[in-house]
Amino acid sequence: TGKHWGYGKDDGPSIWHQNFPVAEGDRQSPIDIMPQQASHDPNLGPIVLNYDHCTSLNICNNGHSVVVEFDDTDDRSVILGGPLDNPYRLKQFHFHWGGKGCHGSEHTVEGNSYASELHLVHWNAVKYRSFGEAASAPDGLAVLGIFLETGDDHRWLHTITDALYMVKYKASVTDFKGFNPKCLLPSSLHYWTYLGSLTTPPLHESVTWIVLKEPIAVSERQLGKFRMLLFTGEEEDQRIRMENNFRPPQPLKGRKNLQ
Ligand SMILES: NS(=O)(=O)c1c2ccccc2cc2ccccc12
Ligand SMILES: [Zn+2]
Repeated sequence: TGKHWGYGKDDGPSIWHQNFPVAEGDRQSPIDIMPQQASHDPNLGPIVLNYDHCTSLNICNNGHSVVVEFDDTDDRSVILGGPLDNPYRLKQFHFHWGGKGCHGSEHTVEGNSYASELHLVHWNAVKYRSFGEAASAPDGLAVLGIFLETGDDHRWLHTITDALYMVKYKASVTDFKGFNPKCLLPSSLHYWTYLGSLTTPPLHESVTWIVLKEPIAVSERQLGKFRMLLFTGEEEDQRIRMENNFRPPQPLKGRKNLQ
């Protein structure tokens, strides 16, 4: 009996606090990143992505985004280093995007948003026995955020966009094996990091955010394919295009983002 929520006028981010009061908490995400205000922490090392043996399983439309899920039964694909005290296992990645020509990223940089944002979701399997348990612990999750800007075609994104027609409707899922998200990384792993939350209900304040400074380029044509997805299920009369599935930046409430 999960409470209904969405990105529309009547069920969108401005009313989430009614069913999820933590929406007005002290470490909510996303935020507007101000690089000048970010304090440099010399103890912060580079992040390391050990994705070489990662195993993608399927791609699904969960009614809020398109999600690629991974086998997280062992430490075959982990993120470590940077602000993290343990390796965190890759569980899934998904995207947020806008409408035609307008912006769709969740984090912004000095008030500027990007066309889209990719989130790679990881959980702390050293301290917690399941993803669900980690998802509500303050150091349970680590999400790597990558900005997408419009430019040339992305050489490898077609592997994902070619599969989107198979998951057009909410709750549709299809096999999606052999995809390694390393091909979606920019050339630099320089990052900002801060303590935040899920950007979707239940908005648990359990995420260490690691946002890469360098965006990747994707074409308007490739982004357009995400907009053929629907928020609605095959059996519903209404067909609502999946777009603008992003939460706007939330108050910093005294947080410093580090770099
Ligand atoms: N935008 S998000 O990364 O906060 C997010 C999750 C974050 C942590 C754990 C699970 C999450 C599941 C999501 C599902 C759809 C969209 C964002 C999601
Ligand atoms: Zn996300």
